[in-house]
Amino acid sequence: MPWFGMDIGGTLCKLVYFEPKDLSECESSASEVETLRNIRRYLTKNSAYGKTGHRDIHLQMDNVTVKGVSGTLHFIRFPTSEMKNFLDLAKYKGMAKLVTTVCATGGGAYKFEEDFKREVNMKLAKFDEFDSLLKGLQYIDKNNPSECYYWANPTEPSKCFKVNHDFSHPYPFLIVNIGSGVSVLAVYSATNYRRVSGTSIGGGTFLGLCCLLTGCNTFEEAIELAAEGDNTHVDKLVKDIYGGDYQRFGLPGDLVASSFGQMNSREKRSKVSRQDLARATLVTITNNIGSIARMCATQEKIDRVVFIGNFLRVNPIAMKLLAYAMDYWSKGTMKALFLEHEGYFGAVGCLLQFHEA
Ligand SMILES: Nc1ncnc2c1ncn2[C@@H]1O[C@H](COP(=O)(O)OP(=O)(O)O)[C@@H](O)[C@H]1O
Ligand SMILES: CC(C)(COP(=O)(O)O)[C@@H](O)C(=O)NCCC(=O)O
Repeated sequence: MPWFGMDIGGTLCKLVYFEPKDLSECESSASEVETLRNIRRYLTKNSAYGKTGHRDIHLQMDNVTVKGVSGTLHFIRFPTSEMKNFLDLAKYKGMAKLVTTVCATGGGAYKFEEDFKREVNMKLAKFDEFDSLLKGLQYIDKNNPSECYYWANPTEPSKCFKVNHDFSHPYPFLIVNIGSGVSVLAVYSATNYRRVSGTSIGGGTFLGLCCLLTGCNTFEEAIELAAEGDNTHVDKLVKDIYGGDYQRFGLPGDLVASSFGQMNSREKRSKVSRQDLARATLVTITNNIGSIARMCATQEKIDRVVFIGNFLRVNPIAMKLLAYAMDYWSKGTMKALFLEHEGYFGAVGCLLQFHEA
């Protein structure tokens, strides 16, 4: 121990488990090895834990090395609101009997520190969430040749596809982390970065507004609704105002002029569907994040913008919108990049930092 890294965010807790090929290589006490074997069996034989825990098997990384030990990285997530149940389960699985430390980052590493100590006798080794994020990102990109990609032809659904991107010489780049809220970091080297901006209008806002407007209950449901909706029934477009393009300032008629701008009309409201409202919410939040990202990139004179965070999970609509918006509004000078392990970099990074210390 500890082979766990946790990123306890505002919405989701991301748990990364490093499974050494040979457990006995890393542990001294026989009883510890036995408990760890049981925990390993439970984690690696299942892909769902209770009603809300999931292992993202498609993201699993085999044959990686942490502190000279080779093994497999497993990626698990559950809602942060389920932390009490997680601690109960950890206690039930014998974690409280191990004198141990777990690496943790994210706001919850501070918020739940006392609960870990009291419930499972675990000490949290806390690491900053952005240091961890960058550390994890560099490690995962180095170990996964197909980690980084961009979307080619984002506006033409039939011609739109993912293209692998070589991110081995990344600096400088901008990170836009879309979690519950959004943080924007300008990264100049492996250790030199600044948090240049942020917005409270993020993934949590999308989910919260979608639940309010459509009565849906999960992120997956919100995304499914959005995929079937049409935001132009909800938003006011430039052509709804100008009758066509606003040519003088290069604003195309199909551009959203006013998000939700049609919803002041009782008649329009009566015709709009849940799907349309979900789509308009997704487009509103995504475009706003895209604008902030572009302004930050311009300010910092950076042309590569990497979008991460679980808002992008199962969310190709948002990724393609961001890809299109970055390209269109920067006249092709800025590129939107994406990473396969979206929301897991912080959890991996805190584990790595612990083993470096
Ligand atoms: N299964 C899910 N449950 C809740 N939110 C999800 C889920 N999958 C994706 N999301 C989206 O991801 C956001 C959280 O992203 P994440 O990067 O984990 O941030 P945080 O660290 O703040 O929890 C949510 O606000 C929501 O938009
Ligand atoms: C406070 C946070 C760093 C927490 O990270 P998260 O759990 O949202 O990933 C983030 O929500 C954030 O940067 N919010 C935006 C705050 C602002 O700049 O307005």
